[in-house]
Amino acid sequence: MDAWSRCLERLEAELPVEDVHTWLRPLQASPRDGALVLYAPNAFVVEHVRERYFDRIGELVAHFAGPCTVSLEVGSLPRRPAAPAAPAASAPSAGAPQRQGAASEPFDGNLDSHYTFDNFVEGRSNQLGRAAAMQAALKPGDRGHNPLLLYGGTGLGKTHLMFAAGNLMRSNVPGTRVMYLRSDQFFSAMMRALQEKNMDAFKRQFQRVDALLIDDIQFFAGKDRTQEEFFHTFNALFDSRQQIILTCDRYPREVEGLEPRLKSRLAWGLSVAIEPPDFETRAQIVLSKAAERGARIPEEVAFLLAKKMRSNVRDLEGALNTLTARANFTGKTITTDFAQETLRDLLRAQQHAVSITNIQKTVADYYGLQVKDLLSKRRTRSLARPRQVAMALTKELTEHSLPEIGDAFAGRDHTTVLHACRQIRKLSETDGKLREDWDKLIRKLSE
Ligand SMILES: Nc1ncnc2c1ncn2[C@@H]1O[C@H](COP(=O)(O)OP(=O)(O)OP(=O)(O)O)[C@@H](O)[C@H]1O
Repeated sequence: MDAWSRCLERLEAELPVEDVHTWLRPLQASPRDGALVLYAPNAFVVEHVRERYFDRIGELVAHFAGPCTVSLEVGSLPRRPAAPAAPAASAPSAGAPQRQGAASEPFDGNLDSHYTFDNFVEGRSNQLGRAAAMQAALKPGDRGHNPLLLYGGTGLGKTHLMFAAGNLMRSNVPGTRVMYLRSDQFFSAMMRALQEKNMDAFKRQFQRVDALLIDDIQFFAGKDRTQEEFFHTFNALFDSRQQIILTCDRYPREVEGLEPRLKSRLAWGLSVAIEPPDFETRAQIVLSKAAERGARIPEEVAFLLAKKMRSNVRDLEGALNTLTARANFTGKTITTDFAQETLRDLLRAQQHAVSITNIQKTVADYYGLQVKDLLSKRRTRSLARPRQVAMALTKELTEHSLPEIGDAFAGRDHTTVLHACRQIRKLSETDGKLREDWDKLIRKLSE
């Protein structure tokens, strides 16, 4: 057991369990330049831990690890488990993420059992991805979805779905060997094997799996040797009908530095985009995550978070964590006022991120227009639709009222803005291209 785990164990014995759960368990420890760095999810936690527990942590770390500087900062380790036990893999370090499994059990330890289809909230943005992951889990190796590639922006649930598929495979057929690796872990295990001249054993471990899950393959870009090894691994698995599930932060053809032959292999199976969730899905995710944590969150608060935090579910979850931690700590009930107050800076930052001018410029660029075209009185269809999209986006992404939005669009009446919002909403139910434009623009504006 590493020094930080021992330290936590001791603190658990000394402090109320709630305190440890809320403030200390979320810290992630990693050695750096001879010091132990504790990463906290946000500044609020840093402040609280520093004030209350830091001295005691210092004493305990010194006790278990000998003299050592401990520092505390906002940040995080890679969220997922360390590389499985490649023959050349080393034992877990003190900095390994909490969810790490036993290094000697590559097929048991590296899949996070928490993430399932049951706790994945379905919405328009991820419906296809969810269905595809479910199919891959129910019929692994089937050519229609092998490989399955889930792609899309950060924090949108790709890894969650990947874990869910792996977990379902294992619960359906106990003993199924599912191996999950982040791409950088594949890379490091391969480098170690190369250094130790152990490539045969490196390759052999993949032959024994029923399904291989590789996360964030954009990381392979520009790494020729890794791509070559992955390419061979891929072919061997594919030929023997083992299921491959991959994620990427964009459509692989758009990733520069990925070899054409690999791109073409990836296109053999099924590729599905995961888009940012819409408002209703975001609100549902907040409620569902709160229920998982046993926290009582009124719907208005879920709506507030969903309205303000649009681009990334991980950030949404971070805001919820801050809120529940603060409520636990202060003993206060979570109300809209409490949420506004606690998350004031965060919400303001989100707010500032999008201005009307920014939206107008982004929409104009997207459709190859000038902002002055959007503001003009001309009503040709090629201008009217982008203009309506821009108005509807402004309503969705800012706090401005309909009259204010009308003013910003060259003094139009608020009923025109309302009509635009309704029109876009209605059309996006049936018009796939418009829906795609909308999702892309939301993503651009939320970056
Ligand atoms: N639809 C959803 N329902 C429930 N939880 C979700 C949903 N979408 C995302 N999440 C949660 O958001 C967090 C981030 O998701 P995940 O790590 O799967 O994102 P990702 O798309 O793999 O991001 P990255 O590309 O940065 O690795 C996880 O805690 C996940 O459970």
